[in-house]
Amino acid sequence: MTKGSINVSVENIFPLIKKFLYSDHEIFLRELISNATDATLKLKHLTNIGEAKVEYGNPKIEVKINKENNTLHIIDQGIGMTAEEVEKYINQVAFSGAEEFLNKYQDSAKESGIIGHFGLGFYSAFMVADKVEIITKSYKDEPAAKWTCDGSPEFTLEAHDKTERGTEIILHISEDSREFLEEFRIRELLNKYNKFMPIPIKFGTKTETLPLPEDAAEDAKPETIEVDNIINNPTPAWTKNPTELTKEDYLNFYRELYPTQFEEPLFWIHLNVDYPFNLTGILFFPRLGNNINIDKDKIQLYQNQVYVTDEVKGIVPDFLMLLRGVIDSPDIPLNVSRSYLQADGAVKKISQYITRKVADKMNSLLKEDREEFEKKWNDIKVVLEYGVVSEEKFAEKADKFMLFPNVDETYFTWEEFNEKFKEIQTDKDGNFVVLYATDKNQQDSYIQSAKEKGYEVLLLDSPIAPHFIQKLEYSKEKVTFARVDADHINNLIKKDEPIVARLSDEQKETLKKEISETIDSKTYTVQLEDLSLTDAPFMITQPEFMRRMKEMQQTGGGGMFGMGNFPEMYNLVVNANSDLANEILNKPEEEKKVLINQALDLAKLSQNLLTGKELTDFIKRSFESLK
Ligand SMILES: Nc1ncnc2c1ncn2[C@@H]1O[C@H](COP(=O)(O)OP(=O)(O)OP(=O)(O)O)[C@@H](O)[C@H]1O
Repeated sequence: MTKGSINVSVENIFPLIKKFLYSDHEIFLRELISNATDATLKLKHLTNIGEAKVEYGNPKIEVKINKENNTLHIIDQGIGMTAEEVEKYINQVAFSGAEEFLNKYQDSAKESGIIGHFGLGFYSAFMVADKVEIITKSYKDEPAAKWTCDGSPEFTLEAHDKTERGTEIILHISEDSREFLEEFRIRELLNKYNKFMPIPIKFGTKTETLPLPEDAAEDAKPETIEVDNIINNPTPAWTKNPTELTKEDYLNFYRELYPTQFEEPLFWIHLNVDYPFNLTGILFFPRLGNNINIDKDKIQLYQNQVYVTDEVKGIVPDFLMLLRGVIDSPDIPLNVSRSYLQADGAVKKISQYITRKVADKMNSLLKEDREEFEKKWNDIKVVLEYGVVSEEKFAEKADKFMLFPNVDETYFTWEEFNEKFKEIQTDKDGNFVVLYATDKNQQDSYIQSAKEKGYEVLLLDSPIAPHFIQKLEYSKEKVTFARVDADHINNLIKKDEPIVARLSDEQKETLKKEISETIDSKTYTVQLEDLSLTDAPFMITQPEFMRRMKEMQQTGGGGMFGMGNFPEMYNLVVNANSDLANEILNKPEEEKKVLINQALDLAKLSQNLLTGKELTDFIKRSFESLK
């Protein structure tokens, strides 16, 4: 038996590991299973290249609880260690055997999927155990060894009679970590971290019913057998070649990943790149609707099929955070701070690659099946608009596939829309004015006036539409956007047309003064216009600029500072050519007021602004007038 003291630096490292290294104690199991996986994959590699002359077989990893002894066992059938190797790899903490293996077999081992890097994984066992034993037998023809350590830097190393190849790690679970002796807790951890690891993991057994033979008697009972309960799927969809996968395979994988999601994803993107970084994965576009829950069922990050985290900020561009799925890359540094992560070259490239793939996918969806793409538009537009607003690279590509639906559900690309409406909707100063609505019921009367002129009205109703519009105006020359109710349509797209005025300037001045004095002039600014006889006499509009800035402020940033809290301000457009205007001028004082108030209420009604007591009074008054 050898007794000794683990490398001096350990004395300082141990308490660190216990308390600070991993705030999440539960990750010890992930670390030990990763080691067991590495050991198995190493053996596979060595048998493949002919260096290990042993049968690889169908190795698995077993996790076992022994409640009587308070122990948790992790058993593999991998490469194993000789006593000398235990000395070297286990006793010299922070000297990573994985690193050494990769260096030695640099070229051939790159593809083998080996996980360890940091040389501390094994010691995380001491976060939950008072004492740890390693019983290990190398694939080489050498005796087995047993290493024992009680958490102090002292260890013992002795011979052992284990005959099968592989390693068993025995954790004597400490008093305050007894939860890790509960079956449900271990199952939960295996499910979280190891669900897609590449080597089958056994946790207990389960009963399977055998099918009855064809000639079985009617009352025959089917036989049952006990089989290994394998908790993982060692070949998840993202590790396969996209050409091997059907639509059903992707949907099944989605359900496997998010068992509580019942709605099918809209479409998916299979990621697969090996230069200049390694990354595989599948991203799913969920049907978002209005139910945006960013914290549930997020994108999961894996490294060689080991779950790492679902905090992917910085790796996945912001606008894609609402997507679901998996990315698996060994090239993302994990033990670093978020700001460092964002500055990392490989991570930046990964983020750009994902952005590009999403843009390419949109392009091909539009080209290959426009009808389907249009059907899905409502569910994906928020993500894509956010992409245009936040990622310049995405915005550049997005011009080709962004769709602009009109209020009657006809979809245009930007190019198509230009071709059809640029000429008619260009005002006298050469600006192409794009008219849009955000609510086609509420803004119906304005939409109709625009349509009467032969103009098209788009429906841009997503919560970030104001930001999206702002961005488009900024990046396109001589294009402005105006919501249909931002002003009278004649003012929204000003043309060089002769104006006929029925009232003299003096009469207009009087009318304006009388109306302003009757109404709440803090909220409504009176604006007299010489419109056509068929136009409404009173109309409420809300200037585009103010409204948009306010909305941008309310939906997170942008806009102008402080505008979010501004009170609502409207214009009251009065058609000076209308009969009503004439009548107001000519009625006696008291009747004037009644007319003005009634007309204002009607205008408010058409903008959905008449509510509560005002609405009740209006209805009462209207009934009275019918008597
Ligand atoms: N089950 C095992 N079978 C064979 N060798 C093992 C086993 N567990 C650990 N080792 C050896 O001990 C070394 C140290 O393990 P440790 O988990 O501390 O570091 P690592 O796996 O190299 O890196 P990481 O910190 O990323 O896990 C491993 O590199 C490996 O050589």
